Amino acid sequence: MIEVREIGVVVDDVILLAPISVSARRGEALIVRGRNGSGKSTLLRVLAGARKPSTGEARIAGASVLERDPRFRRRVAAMIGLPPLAADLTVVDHLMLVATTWADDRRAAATLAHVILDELGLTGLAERFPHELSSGQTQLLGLALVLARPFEVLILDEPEQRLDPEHLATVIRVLRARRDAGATLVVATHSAVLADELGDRTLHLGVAA
Ligand SMILES: Nc1ncnc2c1ncn2[C@@H]1O[C@H](COP(=O)(O)OP(=O)(O)OP(=O)(O)O)[C@@H](O)[C@H]1O
Repeated sequence: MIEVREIGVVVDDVILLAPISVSARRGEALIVRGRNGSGKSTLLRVLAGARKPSTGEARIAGASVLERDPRFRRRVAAMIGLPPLAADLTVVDHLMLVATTWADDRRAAATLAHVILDELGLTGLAERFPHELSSGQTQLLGLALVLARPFEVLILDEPEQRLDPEHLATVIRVLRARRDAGATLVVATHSAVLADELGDRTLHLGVAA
């Protein structure tokens, strides 16, 4: 599903990502590990089509990750940092905004939104505004939003951020279900627990510069 061939990123002679090659199949979770500054987020941005590599090529389902066609963009979802949130929309409003954008009808979107809120333990917070959430709850909302849209490839940068062990276990369970349903996951993480419990294969990045 994912083919990365000698992808490297250099900006003004600074190496953000030394050239690497890796692949991941359908229904497989690729864990990306490495020290701070080793290029994990940079690699994920390239895979998400958010940064053009200086060298090499990355393809998803045979197409360049830079492809802009909506049918392709439907396949690739990414959470790299927290998404922007609207101050006057509640948690469930945010979920509905994303879900109705992609779903065939409003009823299907509402069902999906509530299933995801339930999976992540956010149902009790559905009517809260963003400023009424803790940092961990905001992280869960970010994850809920990326799960509320379709994807075949899900790219996550340190999804464990801000989460206590119980909520991390919940997130691992939810991600494992997506992987087992056939999604390809690419997850950068500093969490050994997440890497051990979710990963099928691991890419270790060395410090680029
Ligand atoms: N726009 C930029 N210009 C120059 N250097 C950059 C730029 N963005 C990132 N870097 C550098 O690129 C390297 C890789 O950064 P990246 O964010 O990909 O690392 P990371 O492995 O995700 O780190 P962390 O574990 O801290 O999140 C770092 O050394 C960083 O300082």
